[in-house]
Amino acid sequence: MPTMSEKILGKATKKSKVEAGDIVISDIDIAMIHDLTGPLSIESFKKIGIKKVWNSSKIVIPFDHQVPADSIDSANNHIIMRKFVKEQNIENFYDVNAGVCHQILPELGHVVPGEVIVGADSHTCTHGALGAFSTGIGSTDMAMVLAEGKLWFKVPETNRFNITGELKNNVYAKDVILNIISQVGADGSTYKACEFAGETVRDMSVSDRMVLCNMAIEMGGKTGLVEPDNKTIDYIKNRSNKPYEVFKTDLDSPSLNIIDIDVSDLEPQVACPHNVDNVKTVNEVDQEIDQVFLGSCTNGRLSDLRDAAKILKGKKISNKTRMLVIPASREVYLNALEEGLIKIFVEAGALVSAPCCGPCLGGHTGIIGNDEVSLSTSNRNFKGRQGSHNAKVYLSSAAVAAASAIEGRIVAPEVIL
Ligand SMILES: CC(C)[C@H](C(=O)O)[C@@H](O)C(=O)O
Ligand code: SF4
Repeated sequence: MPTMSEKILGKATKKSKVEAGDIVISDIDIAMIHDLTGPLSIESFKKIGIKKVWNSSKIVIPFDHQVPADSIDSANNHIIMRKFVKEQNIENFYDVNAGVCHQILPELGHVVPGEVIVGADSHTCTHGALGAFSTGIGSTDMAMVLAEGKLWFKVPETNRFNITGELKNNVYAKDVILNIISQVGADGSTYKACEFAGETVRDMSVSDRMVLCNMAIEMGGKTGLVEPDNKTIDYIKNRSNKPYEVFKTDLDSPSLNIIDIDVSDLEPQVACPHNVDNVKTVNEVDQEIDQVFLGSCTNGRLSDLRDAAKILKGKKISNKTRMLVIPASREVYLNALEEGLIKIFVEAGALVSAPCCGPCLGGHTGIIGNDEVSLSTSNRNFKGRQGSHNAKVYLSSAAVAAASAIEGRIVAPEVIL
């Protein structure tokens, strides 16, 4: 009768049965800290007084939020982290040239089904797209994980979104998740495991499933999850040689709440300022834009770059707008180069930057100023998120972002294609 989360946490706690609401102490398979949260975790780890981390091969450290360093403070943070990597012989360290943590962890084979993964970053829920129980934790909790390889959890109940219907042309996983969040609200899945299931999800690529799971936290979710299938196994096949275990949810579980979502009539969506659940169809929005950002751990993957390039090919970005393209990882960047996508972006007038979080959280490249309006393929649009508190951030799919860059205002992809 258990859900996927109950089964995974049962295995990780070596208990025959765990149920939603139980407090358990779980073994951790992978712990991730990055350049922004890592220094705090390291400081707390040192205060505990333990000399060595619990397992130097299960800790993954990517630099992504402020890369290359954009200030003396971030350069100093990088120094703290590199020193820690050396002292502790951390095997999986990715310096400034690798990409966004939530893209490179699965891409480089650190994520397999059935694992318990924690990251000092709220979008760690992304990795549930491969059938892992994966969640964001605070830097001080992470210090205990670095020391002991264990963490306590309250086993969550599950909201299972049963998604059916064929998506129309130019409608993507991003539109699906924005629509779901608008239906349940930004707190509509608080502390729930958010499972994405149904025929629409079955037909989605692993990248698309990552988009859904990435934004589980934007409705308060403890984690996002998709049951592994052949696509999942294909994805990990050439990336990881770790053993894995596939867990699925028993539909008679008492801690399961099934929410049916029909997406056959869904139109391209846009989340409007200043909340992710303030969602309208693109056609309801009449808004000029100063900056378009194509990138982030939500929509900076190869499929997103392809969708945008299809629209931008042979076209020019409006002179009222600037566009930043930031591939989510080096692998995405290389593939985009080989496929000629980068050339299309540069010819259209976009700026292409090296893989990093970019303007997603307003801390690095491409910050927006007073009263400016950004259209972004990332996952958050609260006040000040991409720079000035007086700016506005809209969120959309890569296709809407590309079409809007050409028009200088928010439009549906049909306007261009
Ligand atoms: C910097 C980090 C703590 C943060 C997070 O946890 O999500 C960031 O990645 C974000 O997207 O806001
Ligand atoms: S891309 Fe944005 S949401 Fe993703 S980890 Fe970086 S800052 Fe956070």
